[in-house]
Formats: sequence, structure tokens, C-alpha cells
Amino acid sequence: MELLTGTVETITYQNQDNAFIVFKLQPRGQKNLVPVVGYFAAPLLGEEVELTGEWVEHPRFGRQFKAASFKRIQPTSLAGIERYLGSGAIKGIGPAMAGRLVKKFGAETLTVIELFPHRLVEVEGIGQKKADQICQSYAEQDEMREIMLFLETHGVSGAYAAKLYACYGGQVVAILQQNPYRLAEEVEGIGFRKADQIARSLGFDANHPERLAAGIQFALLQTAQAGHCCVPESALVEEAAKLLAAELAEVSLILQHLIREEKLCREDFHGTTLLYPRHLFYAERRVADRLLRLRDRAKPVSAGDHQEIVAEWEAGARISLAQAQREALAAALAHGVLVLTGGPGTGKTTTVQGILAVLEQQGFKILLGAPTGRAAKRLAETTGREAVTVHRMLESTGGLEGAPLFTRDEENPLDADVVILDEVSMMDILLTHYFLKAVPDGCRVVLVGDVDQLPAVGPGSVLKDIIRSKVLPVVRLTEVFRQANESIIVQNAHRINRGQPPDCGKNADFQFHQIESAEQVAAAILRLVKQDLAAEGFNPQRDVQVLSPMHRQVCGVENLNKQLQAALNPPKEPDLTVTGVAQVFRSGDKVMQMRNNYEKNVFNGDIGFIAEIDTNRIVVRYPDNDVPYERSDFDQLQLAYCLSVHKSQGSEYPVVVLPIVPGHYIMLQRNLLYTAVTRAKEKVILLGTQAALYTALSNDRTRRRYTLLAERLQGEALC
Ligand SMILES: Nc1ncnc2c1ncn2[C@@H]1O[C@H](COP(=O)(O)OP(=O)(O)OP(=O)(O)O)[C@@H](O)[C@H]1O
Repeated sequence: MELLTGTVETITYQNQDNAFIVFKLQPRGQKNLVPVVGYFAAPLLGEEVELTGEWVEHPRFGRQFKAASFKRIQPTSLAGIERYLGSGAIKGIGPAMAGRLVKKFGAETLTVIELFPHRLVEVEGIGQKKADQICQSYAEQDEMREIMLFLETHGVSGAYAAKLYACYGGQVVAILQQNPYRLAEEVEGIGFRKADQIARSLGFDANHPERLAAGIQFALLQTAQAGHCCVPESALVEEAAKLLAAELAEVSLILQHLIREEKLCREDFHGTTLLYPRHLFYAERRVADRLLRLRDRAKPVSAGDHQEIVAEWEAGARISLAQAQREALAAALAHGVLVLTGGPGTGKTTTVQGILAVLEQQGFKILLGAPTGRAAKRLAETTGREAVTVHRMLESTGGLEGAPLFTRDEENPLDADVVILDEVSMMDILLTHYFLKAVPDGCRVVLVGDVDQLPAVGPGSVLKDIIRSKVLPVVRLTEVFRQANESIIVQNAHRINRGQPPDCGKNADFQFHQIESAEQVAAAILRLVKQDLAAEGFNPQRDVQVLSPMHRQVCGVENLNKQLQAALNPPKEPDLTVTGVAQVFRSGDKVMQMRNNYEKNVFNGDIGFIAEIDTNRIVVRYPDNDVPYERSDFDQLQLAYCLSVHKSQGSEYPVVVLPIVPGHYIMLQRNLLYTAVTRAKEKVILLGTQAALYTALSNDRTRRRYTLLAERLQGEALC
């Protein structure tokens, strides 16, 4: 290992994700600049650093210094001090001011800022306020430097330093030494694994109680990520013990402690102890309470026979409703809560129109919404009224994932007599909780959705649980009104839902391409999208949506995205490419927002196109707005040429293309195929093997999610 000391001249490249950095160094006492590469947080321009590393010969870039670590040394030369101060690192000092400071205080400049800041006002252009600002910013830099050094010594990339500093200020080091596991709960972007890495490097024992407690919480949240609201105690202990490589008894002991301290919640149900993360426990309880209360407290409708009101509407609208549709209208008049479910073409929209009309006739103020932007847009189109996302209805004001902030709540409820929500199969327990909190007493709630679709990505199976409970009014529409010749997609969706193979014989709007190998399927998808469908007049980017059951493998989302990007949006010269998390973005790319971002007003599943791109900034054009992303937000975006079926929920596309190959067998489920097919309006193309198709059709074992919502609604005696 060699030592190399010098001044940082330019930062050539910096990758925020893995902290890989390339910069040019002016070695002390030498004339020529030297390229340096390494894995650490970037030093500041003009900073003096001492590098430890070795000289290597890069096949393309030639001789360079590969630094294993570096230490910052305060700049000593006048030019170095000026450069450092003028680099923008210190708030209130630009290059010109840096020059004036160095001219005035010379080699003592940094000492003056640090120890005699009252002298700063001697420099032209610095008043007391500016002097205070410089002094404070310098102190912060100093603290940051200390934190970075501390983190680097413990094997954590300095990229986390800014995050930690923003959260804890100067307390970071003290907090890390006391309980680094706090980070997993308190700092966005740091999970248990990272916190554990820091803790272990700080010398925390593998069986330290804080470690075991954090591991249990982490395991519990992972079950929520898999869609459960709660988990049996024995399963949690086993999972946490495996994760922590700890004894079951040790984990169990800490778990009891956490329960006593109410860090997580417990419910005994028929001899099984179920454990909940606190927020899901309260959400589930309140959703049940609220639904029962709303069911029984609806503002009464004006006198009149409900059946007559419905019949009157039918006559006026010149429509003859099916019996179940009539029941739905009457139930909406009679009860505070109504669930309306049914597959495609069973007349849900028509029924909603009827419900709207009869309730509006009562003089009720009605709001319409859906969990995603696309679904809200569709609802607006089919009803001809304003419909918004649930987030917008609740007037979201930001907050974090899992802890959103809404203006509308029990204290400031929605101004409505009726709220109708569509695509409720996509509502998880938390969003349902926030929604119901904001519904005032006496207001009617109509929940519409297709219970056979995949459940929400988030925890719970709200729609299914409500139906299972049998204590709230539910109308299930089963009669398919669309004729076979009108929509082969609808007919086939119902066949799939019954476990029967789709009819792919004659109709070009529902095709099955028998292809044996996954590689050939991927190649056929590219050809279809780029050539065949384009030749039929479909826009490959806007009209066609490729879906996939899985992320990995040749026909998985990741690979198909890469290939479709190369085929549909190849690099243009000169074209800037920006590397996000494991993917490359280019101008014009079709991308999807991966999680709710209340501040940017863009939500999980929204799709747009990259309108502007720069190393540190991307602007995505969504249908309703342009949204800028800074580098640190890039991980919120994913290429959307191909989407997982889960992510496509609630959206519709003219054409859906779906690989269905044996390699995806874990995910080959009937409701997944059903969800994918029902996304298409005009055409469905399945590519793969008959065997894989039959596997999907015959697998209707949808994994039951652990929730007790149905039991709570039924008033089961829970502890
Ligand atoms: N009672 C009825 N009698 C005759 N036709 C009906 C009846 N109800 C609905 N339809 C017709 O059936 C078709 C499907 O109805 P609608 O759009 O309401 O169903 P949907 O469940 O919302 O379907 P999708 O989810 O596919 O949009 C429409 O053409 C509609 O006009």
C-alpha cells in the first residue's frame, strides 16, 4: 500500500448507489493530475486528502491510483483553502468571497472561521448575519466530516452520513454508539440489515437485546410486506430466530418483553396467538368499528318505497336491471355500507350509475374515488363525473410511506353524504383505515370491486374479508351482459375464473402462441410489440402493455424491460444515460413510479415518460403533470415497458401481452392470469406453453392472508 497526498481537482464520476467514485488529484509537489478511483463518499473539491492504495493499470483508462481509503486533511496552501471554501461546501461563501477571505486572513482563514468568527465581519461583504451563517455551516461541515469518518471506519458508506445527520444532527455518533438499531425504525432508507451491519461493526453482540428486538420487528414487518396484517407467534419466533441466527428461546423471551411494552400487539384467536405491528392492529380494529357504525347510521332517505324509487329510475333510464342490480340499488338506499362485486361485463358500471342517480335524487352530495389514478380516471369516464384518487380525496399532505398525512380525518371529515369507491380490491388495510376515518357519521359508503382480482399489494384483504364476514350488505353480480361476439376477453376472463381454458381458437383478439422455450417467448414478445402490433396500428409504447408474473428469469419483468427498452427506445447520439438502481434510463423511456410520494403528488403505479434527463435530475411527464426527480429519488422509478401483473392492477390497456412459461410456476395462479387478462380492452396475447397455462388455471389456492378483519366484523370475542 502506498500513500498519496494532494488536492481534489475535479470529480469525474460518482455513483450514489455503490459509492464508487472517480476524481482527479493534484498530488502535493507534482505538476500532473492523477486519476483516482475508490469506493467511498466523495471528498469536496479543493479538499486535501491523504489516500492509501496502490497504482494499477486500467485497460482503457491507463495508470490510475486505486484508493482503499482516504483521510481528509485540512488544506494548508492558500490556493487549497480558497478552493475548498469556494467549492460551495460552506453556505454563504462562493468563489469570490473565498478569495476575499483568504486575502484577508491568509493561512489562518480556517482557524478564524472556527475559533474567531467575530473577525469575519472585517471582510468586505460580510455582515453579522452572514458571519453567523458561515460559522454555523462550517461547524456542520466539521460534524459531518466526523460522522463520515466514523461511519467509514465502521464500514458504512459515507452516503448515509447526510441522511443520518439530517435525522439526528450532531447526536449521530452518540446515538450510534448507544443503539444503532434505532436507525431501522427512525431513518428512511435504513433497514434492519444496514443497522445491524453498523451495530456489529461497533461491537454489539449477536444476542444483544436491542438486536433481537429489532430483528423481531423486522421479521414482523416483512410479513406485512407479504400481505399479512398479523402472524402466528410461533411463525414469527421461527422467522426471527432464523434471521438473527439466534436461539428460539432467546427470541421468545425478547418477544414477550416487546408485547408487555406494547411495541407490538397481540390477539388470541381460537387458541392461536397472533401478533401485529401496532399500526396494522389499530387500523384493522378501527376499520371494523367504523364499517359497522357506518352501516347502521346512514342518514335516512326521504319517505318512499325503495323498490318504487328503483323502478322509476329504470323507466327513466330505459333500462331493465337484472334482479341483483336492483337489489344493489335498493341496498344503497337502505344501508350505510354496500359492497358491490362482480367480474368484467357483469354490469357494475351500470349499477353504479343507477346508485348515483337514485341517491342524487335524494339531494345527497356524492364523492367518487378509486385507489389509483388510472382507476379514478376510468370511473370519471364511465360515470361522467369527477372522480379522484383516494389520496386526493383525503387531501394528502405528505408524510412517509406507512404513515401518510391527510388533511381529511375524523376531525375534518369529508364533505359528503355518499362516497363511492371503485377497484376496492386494491385497497389495503391502512388506506381503508385512513379513508374510513375521514367518512363522517351518517355518510353512505359504496365499495365496488372484483373480489377475484389479486388482492392489494399492501397488507390485508379488505374486500374479501368484508364479503367473508357476511355482516355487511353485499351484492354479487354474476350474469355477464356482454355478448361473446362483443368481447371475447370478457368471456375468456370468466372462463379463466371458473378454471376453464380460454377460447383462443378463432378470434384474433385473444391469442395463444404456443412456444416452448422462454428465450423464444422473449424474442417473440419483442417482435410482436415492435413489428406486428405496430403494423396493426397500435402504438408500441402507449397502447401495448407487456406484463409478467415474475421479476426474474428471461421472461421476467427485469429482462423484458431491458430488451424492450433496447428495441423501442435505443440509445440516440448524443444521448445521456443515467444509471438508477440496476437499470439505465434514457430520454423517452416509459417509467413507473414505484411508491407513493405525497410530496411530489405521484403515486405507486403511475406511468409516465422521461421528458428531461441529466446526471442528477430526471423529469417525468405523467398524464396530468411533470414531476422532477433528484438523484436520491431515482430509486422510485422503474422502467415500465414490462410490468408485474401485481403492478398492473387497477389499470387498463388496449393490448396486454403476457408470457406464461413453466419457469414461472411459483406465480402461475388463476387469479394472476385473471387479473392480467382483465387489464386488456381490445386484445390479449398469451405466449408460452399449454402446460404452464393449465398450471395457472388449476391453481386457485390463493394464499390466505392472516387478518382478523372478518372476525372483528362478526364481533368474535377477541382479547
Ligand atoms: N341489466 C342489463 N341489461 C342489459 N344490458 C346490461 C345490463 N346491465 C349492463 N348491461 C350492459 O352490459 C355491458 C357491461 O355492463 P357494465 O359496463 O355496467 O359492466 P361492468 O361490470 O362495469 O363491466 P367492466 O368491468 O367490463 O367495465 C354494457 O354494455 C351494459 O350496457
